[in-house]
Amino acid sequence: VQKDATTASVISDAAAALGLDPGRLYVLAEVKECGGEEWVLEAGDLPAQRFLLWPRKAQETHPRSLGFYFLLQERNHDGTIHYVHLPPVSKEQEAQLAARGFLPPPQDDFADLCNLPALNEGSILNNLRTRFHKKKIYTYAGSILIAINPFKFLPIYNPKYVKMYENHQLGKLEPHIFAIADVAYYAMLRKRVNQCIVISGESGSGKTQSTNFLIHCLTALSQKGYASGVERTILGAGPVLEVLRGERRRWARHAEATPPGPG
Ligand SMILES: Nc1ncnc2c1ncn2[C@@H]1O[C@H](COP(=O)(O)OP(=O)(O)OP(=O)(O)O)[C@@H](O)[C@H]1O
Repeated sequence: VQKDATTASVISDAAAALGLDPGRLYVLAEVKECGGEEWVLEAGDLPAQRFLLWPRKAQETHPRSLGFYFLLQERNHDGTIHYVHLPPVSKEQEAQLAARGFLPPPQDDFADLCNLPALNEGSILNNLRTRFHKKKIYTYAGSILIAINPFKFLPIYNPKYVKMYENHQLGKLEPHIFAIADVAYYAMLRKRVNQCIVISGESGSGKTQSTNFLIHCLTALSQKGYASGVERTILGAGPVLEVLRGERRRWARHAEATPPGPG
């Protein structure tokens, strides 16, 4: 591409070289960051001059994985993007394309269910199972945290983890119960409004344990855990709540078993 070649001439040269139908509308877009926005060039823009503004490394090697490339796109005649439906590729072709940087590397588990390529019961359960087998018991569904009871101790609750998740945007790090505690704690400080974390699950799923982890993290964040014994006091209320819950359950069972009397 010559220094003074306009976008229009680059498009027509590229279309001719690639044997594209000259009757169709093409645009040239500049991508400056991996996954970044595509900037559609005007017909009179000079692509070579834009290229000179890229970082030196991008000018020399411009691996697609780093971003910084031009994209020739076919458009519909009204200017909207023309989507081409490619034939499905085999697993092998997919791996080859990923190795060459044309496709993102295949991912076998997703930290957020919202990112699943296909969303259905099977794919959700599969994803949770795959993660569970990798000792990743937490998964997000947007801002909701799903926890699967590992029924064994995992070394992911020490103070290092409290620090790691402190004041972090949800979703930036691997899903964790401390991330939820942290979001609630900082939202409370920022908005000066009480926060509420709803924990739901069937019996034995780990609600009490999750509550304990939340309290542990919250007291550590407020740095009052040791000084005032807050954590001990709150956790000490747990058995009382358990007794009350047990009573309530017994009462509900009794109510179910007793046929309603007259009136
Ligand atoms: N994240 C976890 N890591 C290790 N063990 C866990 C975890 N979550 C739960 N457990 C274990 O699973 C068992 C049941 O958990 P827990 O008592 O919290 O369930 P629950 O949902 O409160 O049950 P219930 O509704 O019957 O009171 C406990 O022995 C607990 O130690």
